[in-house]
Amino acid sequence: MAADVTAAGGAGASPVWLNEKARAKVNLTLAVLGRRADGFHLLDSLVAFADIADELSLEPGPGLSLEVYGSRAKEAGAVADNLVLKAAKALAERHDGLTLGHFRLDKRLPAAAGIGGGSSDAAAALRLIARANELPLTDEKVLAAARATGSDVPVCLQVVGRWMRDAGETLSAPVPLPPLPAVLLNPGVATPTADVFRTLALPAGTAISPDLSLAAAIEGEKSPTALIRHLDRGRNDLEPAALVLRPAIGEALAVLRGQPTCRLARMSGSGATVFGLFETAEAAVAARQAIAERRPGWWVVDTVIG
Ligand SMILES: C[C@](O)(CO)[C@H](O)COP(=O)(O)OP(=O)(O)OC[C@H]1O[C@@H](n2ccc(N)nc2=O)[C@H](O)[C@@H]1O
Ligand SMILES: Nc1ncnc2c1ncn2[C@@H]1O[C@H](COP(=O)(O)OP(=O)(O)OP(=O)(O)O)[C@@H](O)[C@H]1O
Repeated sequence: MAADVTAAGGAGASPVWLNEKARAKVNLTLAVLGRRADGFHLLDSLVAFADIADELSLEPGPGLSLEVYGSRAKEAGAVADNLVLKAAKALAERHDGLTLGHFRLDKRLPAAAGIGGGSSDAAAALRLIARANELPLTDEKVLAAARATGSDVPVCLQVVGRWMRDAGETLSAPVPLPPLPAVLLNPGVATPTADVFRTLALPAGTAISPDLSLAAAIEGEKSPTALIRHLDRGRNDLEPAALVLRPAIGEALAVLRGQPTCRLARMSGSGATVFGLFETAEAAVAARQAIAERRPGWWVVDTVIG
C-alpha cells in the first residue's frame, strides 16, 4: 500500500498533505450464496487489488471539504454525494473531536464499473483520517464507518487479498497471492450494482454453503499458473445478470478470450469491467496493445493483480 506525506514549500507553516492510493478492487471469483431478509445478497468472493489507482490526499484541518479532478471526475457524480465525504462523515459521527480537513481526489478509475473505485476512495479516506488522528485501522469505529459507507468498503480498508463473505462485512485473514499479470477492460457502459443484483431475482431467505475447497486450494499457492488454474474452477455469479443488462460485457469477454495468451477472462464485481489473466507481464502488455487497437473507444489497461 502506498502511503506518504508531502510538504508544499519550505519549513514551518507549509501545509502537510497525507497521500493514499485507492487501488482498483478485482473480484477474482464471486459466488452468490443467497439473499438475506433485508434484501442484501450473501457472497463468497476472493478480492484482490490491481496496481492502478485513484489518488487521494488530505490536508488535515478544521471542517470537511473535497475537490475532485482528473480524467474521470465527471463520472463520480456530485461532489456532495461522493463516497469520500460519506465515509468521513460516517467516522466523524462515531468519533467525537476528530480532525478531518480538505481532501483532493484525482479520479482516474471508471465509476460504476465493478472495480470498486468509489469504495476504494472511501476506504482511502478512512485510512487518511485514521493516520491524521493516530487511530489504528482495526479501531471498531473505523470498521463500523467502513460498513456504513458501502459493502465493498471494509475489504478495501487494508489493501490485501481476502475472502469477502456475507454482504461484505465478514473478511478472512489476508490471502497472500502471487502477482498476476492482467488486462482490465471496460466497454464504457456504466452498470449500477443494485440493478445487477435485482436482475438475479433471487428470493429473500435463501442460502447455500460456500465451496471451501476452492479457498483451501488457493491458500499458499505461489505459482501464478497454478493459481489461474484454481481460479478457473470459480465463477462470477453476477455475470449472467450483468450480460442481460449490458450485452457489451459479453463482447468484452469475447475480445479477451480471443487473445491467445489469455488464460482466464471473467467479470469483476457487478461489471462492466472484465479482467483477463496472463502468465507473463509481456503477454498482458501485448494483449492490451492489440485490444486498444481493435477497440479504441474502450478503457483498457495492463496491470498486476495481487
Ligand atoms: C458486487 C460487489 O462489488 C462485490 O465486491 C459488492 O458486493 C457491491 O458493493 P458496493 O458497490 O459497495 O455496493 P453497495 O453500495 O453496498 O450496494 C449497492 C446495492 O447493491 C445491492 N447489494 C449490494 C451488496 C450485496 N451483498 N447485496 C446486494 O443486494 C443492494 O441493492 C444495494 O443497495
Ligand atoms: N469517489 C467516487 N468514485 C466513483 N463513484 C463514486 C464516488 N463517490 C460516489 N460515487 C457514485 O457511486 C457510484 C458507484 O461507483 P463505484 O465506482 O464505486 O462503483 P463500482 O465500481 O460498480 O463499485 P463496486 O465494484 O463496489 O460495485 C457511481 O456511479 C457514482 O455516482
